Amino acid sequence: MAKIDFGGVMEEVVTSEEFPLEKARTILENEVVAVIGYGVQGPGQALNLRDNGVRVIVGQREGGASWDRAVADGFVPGKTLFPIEEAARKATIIQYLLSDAGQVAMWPKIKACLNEGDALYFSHGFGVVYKDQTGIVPPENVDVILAAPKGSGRTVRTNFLDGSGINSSFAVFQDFTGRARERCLAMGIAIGSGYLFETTFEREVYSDLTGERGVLMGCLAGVMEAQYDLLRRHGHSPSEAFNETVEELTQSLIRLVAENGMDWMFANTSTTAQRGALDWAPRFRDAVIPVFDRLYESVKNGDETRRVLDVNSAPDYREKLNAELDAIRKSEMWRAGSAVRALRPENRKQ
Ligand SMILES: NC(=O)c1ccc[n+]([C@@H]2O[C@H](COP(=O)([O-])OP(=O)(O)OC[C@H]3O[C@@H](n4cnc5c(N)ncnc54)[C@H](O)[C@@H]3O)[C@@H](O)[C@H]2O)c1
Ligand SMILES: CC(C)(O)[C@@H](O)C(=O)O
Ligand SMILES: [Mg+2]
Ligand SMILES: [Mg+2]
Repeated sequence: MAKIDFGGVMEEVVTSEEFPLEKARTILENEVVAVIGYGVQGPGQALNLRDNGVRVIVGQREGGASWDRAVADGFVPGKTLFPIEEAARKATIIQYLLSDAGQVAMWPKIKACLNEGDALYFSHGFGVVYKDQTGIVPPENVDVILAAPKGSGRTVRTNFLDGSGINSSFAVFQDFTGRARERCLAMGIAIGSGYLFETTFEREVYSDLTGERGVLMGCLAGVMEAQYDLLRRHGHSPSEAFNETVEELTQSLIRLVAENGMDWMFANTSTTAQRGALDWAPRFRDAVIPVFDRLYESVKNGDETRRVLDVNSAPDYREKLNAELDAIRKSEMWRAGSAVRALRPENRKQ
């Protein structure tokens, strides 16, 4: 493993150079990988595995949109696409990529399909770590491994297609065969990871649930809305409020952060902007620390899991979710966003 200095802390990572695809292919050559669930991660990981030469089949509920999408992506019913349990029985590596609530509902059936020496693969620590709520306790005679892409399943695929790669964490929870670690790393590389950093199931789920509720999604959505509303209350137009809150971030400044870090972005703005941002950053940080403390506690004590399972297991969960997303899409802010996006020169040309 390559030793990398992450800001003064040495960590070991596995890169695709050091663990080449050929090595992954050799480790996986006698395996049949079943991707169970063809939602967001399922397609990204399944298509990358297939393109990387791994024997991959898909298990999905018959007849729905996800089944049709797998067919459209070239998986053939009866050959490489099966109902969930049939796929799980055929596989030696079961990639459990149903929604987290779906994993709980299907667990008794999946458990019954596991053969001694199989590997049960997750992209999240959720099911195993919160076992008191999920009931997911793998039998002792299988490997239990994790490769968790740090990004959307869509990006798992688009990064692969553009020749880059997604970063993923990896973890071994249970090593029955003595091969769990090599199977885990081989899968991590074969799904298209650029590098893998080691974690545990517990640390993965705590950090992942915190990140998506925090800066990556929840906090981002919240602070954007707060600033947009503030500007609107003070008489700024929707286009001005949206540009100053979202468009400039996604089209300019966050790209600089991605390229070269926060100091680089600051260095490429005016000294006026730098002064204000340097002064205000600690105020925002201090204001949100108590919220972040509550969030982490809620993750750790299982409250977030309880909420996810309660809401996402309800029969009308899809309708309710769509209504919530629809309300965002129809809000003035995001309708303004749609108009702003349409005005981007590359979109105007179409
Ligand atoms: N979405 C992401 O980009 C992402 C990123 C990293 C990790 N993960 C993890 O990967 C796993 C899969 O997440 P996802 O977002 O791809 O899932 P998803 O919400 O897209 O659902 C995947 C599939 O599960 C099926 N499903 C749901 N409930 C079911 C049930 N009760 N019975 C049978 N099938 C059911 C649906 O048909 C759907 O096609 C989760 O553990 C998630 O936390 C997701
Ligand atoms: C893509 C995310 C937010 O990183 C993932 O954790 C998820 O749950 O979808
Ligand atoms: Mg997540
Ligand atoms: Mg995540």
